[in-house]
Amino acid sequence: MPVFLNASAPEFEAAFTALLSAKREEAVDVDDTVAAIIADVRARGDAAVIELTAKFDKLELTPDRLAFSPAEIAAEVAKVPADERAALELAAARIRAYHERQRPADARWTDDTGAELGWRWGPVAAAGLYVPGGLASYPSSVLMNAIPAQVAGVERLVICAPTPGGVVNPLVLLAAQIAGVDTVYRIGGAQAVAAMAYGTDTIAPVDKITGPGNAYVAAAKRRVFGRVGIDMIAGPSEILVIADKDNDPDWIALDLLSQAEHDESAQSILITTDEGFGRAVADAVGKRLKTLERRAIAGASWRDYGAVIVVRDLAQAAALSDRIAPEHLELCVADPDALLAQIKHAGAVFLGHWTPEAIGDYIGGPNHVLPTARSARFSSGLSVLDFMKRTTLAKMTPEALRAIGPAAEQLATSESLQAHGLSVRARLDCLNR
Ligand SMILES: NC(=O)c1ccc[n+]([C@@H]2O[C@H](COP(=O)([O-])OP(=O)(O)OC[C@H]3O[C@@H](n4cnc5c(N)ncnc54)[C@H](O)[C@@H]3O)[C@@H](O)[C@H]2O)c1
Ligand SMILES: N[C@H](CO)Cc1c[nH]c[nH+]1
Ligand SMILES: [Zn+2]
Repeated sequence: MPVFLNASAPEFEAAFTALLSAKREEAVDVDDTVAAIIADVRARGDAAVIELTAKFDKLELTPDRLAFSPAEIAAEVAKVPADERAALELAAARIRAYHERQRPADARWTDDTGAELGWRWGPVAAAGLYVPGGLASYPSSVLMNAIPAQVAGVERLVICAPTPGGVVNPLVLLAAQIAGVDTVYRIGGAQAVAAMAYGTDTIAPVDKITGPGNAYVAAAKRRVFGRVGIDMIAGPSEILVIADKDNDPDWIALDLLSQAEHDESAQSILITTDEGFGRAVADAVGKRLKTLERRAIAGASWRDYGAVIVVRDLAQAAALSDRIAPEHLELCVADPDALLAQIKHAGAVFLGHWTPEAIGDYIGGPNHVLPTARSARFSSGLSVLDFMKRTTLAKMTPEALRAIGPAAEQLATSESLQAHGLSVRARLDCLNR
């Protein structure tokens, strides 16, 4: 059973704080392991990547087999049944249509001094897309990573996706083909992140690493940040469902389990205004766990990190939700838009009874690579902007320099940065001659 809390009880605050601070992916041993892996890959390159892949993924590779060959990709892709291909193509089209709307606009204007100002957007040159593959394989994450990168105009895209025991999901390679990425490395974990950040003899370094992964991947992305850009911390999955009593407990139970089945470190929480409904959902989860294929993973996640919280009203639910800042938030209430208006922090919101979170995982259109571990307080889901940079532009005319240059000179003096001031003064003097 997960924890069952009543938000009006005196002991609630302590229990809720403990729930929020549960160290699902920040254990010191994970970070220590990751630090050692990154150092090893930096020092020994391909040899380290190959040894670590043998150790963690039970797969023996050689430098020339780190990437799938075109012939291997063609052979795997040929195995995909037509209905699976059609579903993937529909998903790709919907994800592309959604992300095309995110293309940002350049801007340029002249202010009242005559100065031309603005900004220009441009893509990063090379991006490394992490596609998880330890406990499950994620063709959908190929599309969610690669399509926004392509819409942004990134020139070089590579994918890293582990294949434990050498077992390949052909749909991962088909998704890469549909998205137009032809370099797919069969490596994962911190070693893949390190290889993409620092480069090896075989793997050229990239400028930005995106994509979800387990605690080791998330810790590795944190550590390589600065050497490369990263999108966000997109670690073990989370769902928070806010539901009133007018829901089918089994639907809500399945929604909670849909994220619990990703990882033992995943977290599923129900907040409800009705205690009886909360107990019915907990019972339904128990029943479903008896038959779910991934019951070992989902059961451990629900037992260790799951929670049912009973609140007095939806306003209290919204306030608690903001403190959780969940990756996914389902609003299964009569007026979800009214409740949405009270929500400030969530990676992705799913409105109403007919929007199970799984729609967002696969086919809705919005990205499923989303901030976890409360980082939705300051991060957003993966988007076209994550693959772009904004360069600011400024162009002075003599008149503009005359108007604002003296203030720059003044500020340079205040900061005791003489050359700064002189660089402006030299031009002003020229204008005054
Ligand atoms: N937040 C998001 O947007 C999002 C999206 C999809 C999936 N996810 C999450 O991604 C994760 C996928 O995890 P996964 O495990 O299936 O695949 P993964 O590819 O993230 O991790 C597998 C790799 O972890 C490394 N690893 C495993 N145990 C290790 C150990 N003891 N020491 C060092 N390295 C180790 C191995 O190198 C292995 O290749 C899940 O937590 C899921 O919830 C998150
Ligand atoms: N729920 C995951 C994000 O936390 C994404 C996903 C992919 N496939 C299934 N689910
Ligand atoms: Zn999911």
